[in-house]
Amino acid sequence: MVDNSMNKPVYSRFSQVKDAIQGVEAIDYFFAKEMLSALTSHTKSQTLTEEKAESGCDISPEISRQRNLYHLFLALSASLRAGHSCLPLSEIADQHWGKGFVLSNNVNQAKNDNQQDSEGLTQEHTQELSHAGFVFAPLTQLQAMLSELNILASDQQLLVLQQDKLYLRRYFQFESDLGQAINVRLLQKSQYDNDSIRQCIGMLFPNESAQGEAQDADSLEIDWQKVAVANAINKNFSVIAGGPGTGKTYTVTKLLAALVLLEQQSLEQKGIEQQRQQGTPVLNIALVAPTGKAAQRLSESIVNAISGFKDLIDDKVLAEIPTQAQTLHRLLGVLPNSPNFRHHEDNRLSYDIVLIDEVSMVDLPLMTRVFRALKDTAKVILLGDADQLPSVAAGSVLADIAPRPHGRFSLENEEYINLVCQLSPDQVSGYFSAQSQSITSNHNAQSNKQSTQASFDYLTFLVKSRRFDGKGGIGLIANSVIQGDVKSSWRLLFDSLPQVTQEGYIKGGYLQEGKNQNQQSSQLTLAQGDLSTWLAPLVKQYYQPIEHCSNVSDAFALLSQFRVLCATRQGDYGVERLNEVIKSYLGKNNAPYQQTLYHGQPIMINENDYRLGLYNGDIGIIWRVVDQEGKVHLMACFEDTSVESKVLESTETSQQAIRQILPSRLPQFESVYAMTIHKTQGSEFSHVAMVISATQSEQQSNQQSGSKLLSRELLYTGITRAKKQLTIAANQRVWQQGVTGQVQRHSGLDLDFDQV
Ligand SMILES: Nc1ncnc2c1ncn2[C@@H]1O[C@H](COP(=O)(O)OP(=O)(O)OP(=O)(O)O)[C@@H](O)[C@H]1O
Repeated sequence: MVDNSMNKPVYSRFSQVKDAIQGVEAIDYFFAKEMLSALTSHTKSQTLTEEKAESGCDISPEISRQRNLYHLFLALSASLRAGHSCLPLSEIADQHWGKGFVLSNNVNQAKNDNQQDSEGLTQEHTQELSHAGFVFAPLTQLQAMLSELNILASDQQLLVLQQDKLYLRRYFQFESDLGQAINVRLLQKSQYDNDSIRQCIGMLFPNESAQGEAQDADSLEIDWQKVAVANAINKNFSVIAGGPGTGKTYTVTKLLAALVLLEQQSLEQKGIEQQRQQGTPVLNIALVAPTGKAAQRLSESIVNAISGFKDLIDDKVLAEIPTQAQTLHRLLGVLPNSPNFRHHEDNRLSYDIVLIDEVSMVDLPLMTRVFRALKDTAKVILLGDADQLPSVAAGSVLADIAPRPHGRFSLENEEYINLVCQLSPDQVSGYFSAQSQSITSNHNAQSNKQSTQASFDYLTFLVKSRRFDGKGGIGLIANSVIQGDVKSSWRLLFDSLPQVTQEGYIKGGYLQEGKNQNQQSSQLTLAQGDLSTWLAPLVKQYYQPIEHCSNVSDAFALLSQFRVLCATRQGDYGVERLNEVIKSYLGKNNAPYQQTLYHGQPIMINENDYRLGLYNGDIGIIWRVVDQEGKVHLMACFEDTSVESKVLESTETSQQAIRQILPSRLPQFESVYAMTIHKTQGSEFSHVAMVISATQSEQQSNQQSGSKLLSRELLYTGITRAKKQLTIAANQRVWQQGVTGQVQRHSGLDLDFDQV
């Protein structure tokens, strides 16, 4: 119960808040308490004494004000935890915050429920604290209360109110620094002339219809890979966005080749090419990704792309493209036991070009730190899939800068693209006009005000997947999920049941080849019924052979074939239980809930250990190793591409170096037969089994608590981790809940879209 004492504006114990308001954590409670006392202690309370409490309740205006402020701070803290960078006051003004919904949940459905809830209560027009929660004051009053605090007055203050968005100063600073660093680059002009660029593009895309995207009817014959290269060459900031396998890495490798070639030509023209020391690259290029796994995949894709361009591009150019990607943390230089990095605004990196892959995973603070550490002239190229889940920590940088639908190019940029890509004058403009017409006529389209009004010259979307041809089940279901199409996505899934009885349950046979009638269901399988029916055969096929591999590199190769992905950690279908279930199928759960290690056990690190160079999300395998004295030890083995790592094993099947670490030295870890969808971002597997089921009681309790964990972005991210086979365990109700949910993150990243 809430403290109803009239002279106490806030709760006196965390348990009281928890009882009254949904989704609040202890950290929010303490944050709000501290903020209130820090910010109101030196504010004149008399200013509000004339004000009437709108509720007509017998509480003083000052107490009402403090309660509003207290709940604002509570909501701000909850918002940051949910990944928003700020709290828009319009989202909470006049709203009831109570037990029935989670105010700052970042899944959009919550807002609708929230509005419904609020209607009844705002009619009562009470600002009183009650056992049902709290009703915030109207927007103008909230703004007035915050202005009273003079929070904008000093750089020392912890809060910032920007328009109607309330920020912690730290996050405001991150957002404005990032916006400024991007805007500086948007204004920088290309140093290469259009003629040289046109020749270069002609060389890289010699046969449009055979090489590019010309066959794609949806893109009106435009080769968007070619446009992406042309578009990024003359800008110091660019984003190439696209779904899985749309050729982002393939395209960016051509882009890097183009930049190297143009730079070589430019040096030759200036007569200084000969003076260049042998081995010194013309451009200092960094390839970066947010996780070790993503960096490894980027390196592999670049190597593949380069080897495919041998006949097209001069060796002298290809030799200058780096093939070794690093993590963002390594780029910035981790300082042991410090939250800061070695490189920052006062100790900048010397790179001329920085390419960052998998940008959807990069949070606002880290992205800002990268820009702060770069020289102002460094060219930044971002790659990613804006439909995926946003970063775990605050911000939604990629979704903010690459919103769908694509806004159009400025006329100046269109002319430039037409010229250097040798397109007819109406090709690009025709495409954008057709797109905007289909957006206006499609009421379901997620209309983004910003994207329909501004020019997005720095942004190119790749639209055609090279991995999924659009007819295969994985590609189809990924598309229908991200479009929020419950009916067709469920039909695709339901049609993939191998054998169905009248009750809708399978009769088994998940892994039998040739059971399915068409191509889409041969990629896709709906798993319903008992776990042992469908999961046990998959465990037998993929996980059981791991411990029998002749070396740990082969074991890693096998482990990367398959993964069970869950929406949650807890619950009957959460990571923790499924890991135990899988161990029991493997006969390894003799001592459940104990950290008993065994040969062939896959593990995932759950916290960063900078000293050991192990990071949250790193995957290892416990492996039996014989030492020089012939003694057998269990060691934790990790794949590592870094030069500093100690190479302990290298086989012909994999060039990967393997690091061995004593299990007793490991930071917190757990088994990783099953992992959350969040943690798989940046990784891919041949076969994915995605479990988004929930028991009936879990569904009920989720509904009661207003938990909206499932979203189309979560499902899409899980689906697109699968390269060849996708098994989905779901029932219709949970599926519907997921496909209709949409992640929403509040932020205020401000780019000068029309300044290019
Ligand atoms: N224009 C093209 N012509 C021929 N092959 C292509 C073309 N574009 C891409 N590919 C091939 O398609 C595959 C996927 O390309 P790529 O790895 O660049 O996609 P991506 O968007 O980076 O994928 P991911 O989602 O894994 O990051 C690669 O094998 C690549 O060689």
